Amino acid sequence: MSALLPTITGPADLHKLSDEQLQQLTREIREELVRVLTTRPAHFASNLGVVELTLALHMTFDFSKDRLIWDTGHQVYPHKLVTGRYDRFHTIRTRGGLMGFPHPGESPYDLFMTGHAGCSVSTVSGLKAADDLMGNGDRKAVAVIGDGALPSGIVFEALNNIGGLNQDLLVVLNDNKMSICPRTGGLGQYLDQCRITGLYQGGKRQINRVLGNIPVLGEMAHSALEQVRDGLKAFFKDGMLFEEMGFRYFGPVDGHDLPGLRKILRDLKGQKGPILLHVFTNKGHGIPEAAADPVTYHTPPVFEEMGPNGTIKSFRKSSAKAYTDLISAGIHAAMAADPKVAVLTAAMCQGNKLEQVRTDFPDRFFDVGICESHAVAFAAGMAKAGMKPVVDIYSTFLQRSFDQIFQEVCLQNLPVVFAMDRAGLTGPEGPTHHGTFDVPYMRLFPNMTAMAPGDEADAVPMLNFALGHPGPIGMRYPKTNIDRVERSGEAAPIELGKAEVIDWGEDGCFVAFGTLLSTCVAAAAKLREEGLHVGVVNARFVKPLDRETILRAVETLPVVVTVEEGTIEGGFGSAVLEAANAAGLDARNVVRCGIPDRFIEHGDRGELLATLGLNADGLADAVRKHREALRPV
Ligand SMILES: Cc1ncc(C[n+]2csc(CCOP(=O)(O)OP(=O)(O)O)c2C)c(N)n1
Ligand SMILES: CC(=O)[C@@H](O)[C@H](O)COP(=O)(O)O
Ligand SMILES: [Mg+2]
Repeated sequence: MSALLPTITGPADLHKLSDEQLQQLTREIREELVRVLTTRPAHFASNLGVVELTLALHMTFDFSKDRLIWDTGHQVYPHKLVTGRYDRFHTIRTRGGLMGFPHPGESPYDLFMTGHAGCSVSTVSGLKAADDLMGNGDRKAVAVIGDGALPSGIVFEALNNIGGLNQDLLVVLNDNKMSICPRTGGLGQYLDQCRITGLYQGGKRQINRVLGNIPVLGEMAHSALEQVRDGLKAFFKDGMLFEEMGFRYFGPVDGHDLPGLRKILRDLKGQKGPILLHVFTNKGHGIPEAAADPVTYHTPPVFEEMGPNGTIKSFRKSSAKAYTDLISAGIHAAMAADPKVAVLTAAMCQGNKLEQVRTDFPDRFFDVGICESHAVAFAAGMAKAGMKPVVDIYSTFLQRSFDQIFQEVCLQNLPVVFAMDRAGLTGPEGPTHHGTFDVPYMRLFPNMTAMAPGDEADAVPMLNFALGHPGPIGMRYPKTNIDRVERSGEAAPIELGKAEVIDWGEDGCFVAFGTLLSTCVAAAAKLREEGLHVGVVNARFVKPLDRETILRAVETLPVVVTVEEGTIEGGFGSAVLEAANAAGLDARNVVRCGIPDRFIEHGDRGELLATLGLNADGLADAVRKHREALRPV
């Protein structure tokens, strides 16, 4: 059979295919997903699970005018493949190539650039409200949200609002019983109860059929039957939660039955009011290895070896240790030593490498789901009651908790530890996931202490320091393998607000906040070859800043280059400038190197750092350029 996928230039082409050809297309889409994974890591199991749903949606609606938002956006690969991006699909998640999430710059079928979970229902509701007001009420509006994203508080804010507005809008709940890890919490249990018995489904169908024949029924009989149906619904908890909020609940339906999906979507398309369609899918559907282990296959490593018929035999192995490994092992050791230490993750147990902690300390491990605001307020409660909670969280997702960091933690001055993983450029994920804004927002609030380890030697001692600290404290570390900077002796112990001088040079100084420390050492080595002795300071703290050491550098050295893997707007370099200004110093010798005030695209982390001048060559150049600018003409 000839390949169909290359012939799909847009959703309209799907209508040219027979049922049999559509089935072939589902297989080809899955093969294409496998092909990508033989070259680079990418989101996999979630995409395998929505192939049929994607086709059914695009064949029912016309999303060149109707509105479609995929929640989170990590499952849009099939959507990309059928909306005219097949020919560029092999570039996905590479610099300059397709993004791994929706991207309005790529296609009019992607309305929002997303990557954070939970906002689809709100944005679709907003789109619908505006379309209605602007005379475009014929546009349909659809949000597709997973069961992992569903518990986010904002989803319920949206459902509540929509129920009140009685908007004509469809929410498709893609229920695969999984977040990245198995989903947690009461809502998941509720969804399980919606897996109704065939008996009830049959009974409901019968009653609906009779109710559909209204003219032949007397009014009392009609109302009695309605009550029976609603009673059954309540007894089986058939979507009652959503019904109570003003939605009409349909399903559950099989999300891999393409003809069935098309039929129900066609039926629902013309209906009025808010509708929730509950769809069951299997995460990893179509690739047995992925379906059997959807956690590993959420974003698996590259497939090294393929078996017969496209089966997956092995992954590319890496023995390198990442900062995440160090910190999760440090958390494990701290929990073993002190029964007051607890850890919280917001649905990132796998990414934070907390599986061993979950196994060994189930009572003190809390996966709160994709509910970052709740996680921080919950940690505040624990700290108030005397525990030592560690909020283990990606920097980018902690943004969701800004107000809880302010009110519940800092305002109360509670000892909550923030282990901020993926701080800095996260690489192929791109702008939604780069952790580049935490330094400004962590140094903002009174009582907060903000740190970053310079290298491996700092990481666990810094975590232990945080656990002994009496107030709110955060440490940021990147998505990269560990490295260790050479020192003349042992690493200096971690002391509040104390930097570590690695080397003091008379021609200038790099002051690094975090893990570009080793890059600074490499840059200093390059300059040394040119006869310049530029020192390196491991700042460790941005708040409180080591004023004594850093201002001595500003006061006495010809150039001080601050280096950070975060935004320079209000970041570490800004803190140095503010301190210099407050001390009455002329700080024109301070050069700030960091991430400029724009969103950084996706790509390999090293490649991105190089383009931003945050590699050894770029940093050495920053020193050279400053010296050049000072040279008398
Ligand atoms: C605010 C936020 N927190 C955490 C994540 C990380 N994350 C991405 S996908 C995902 C699981 C989502 O589960 P679900 O919505 O059910 O989608 P599935 O992968 O099962 O299809 C998580 C936790 C995120 N993207 N956004
Ligand atoms: C979609 C999402 O938010 C996660 O799957 C994220 O992409 C994982 O990133 P890591 O691979 O760094 O854990
Ligand atoms: Mg799910």
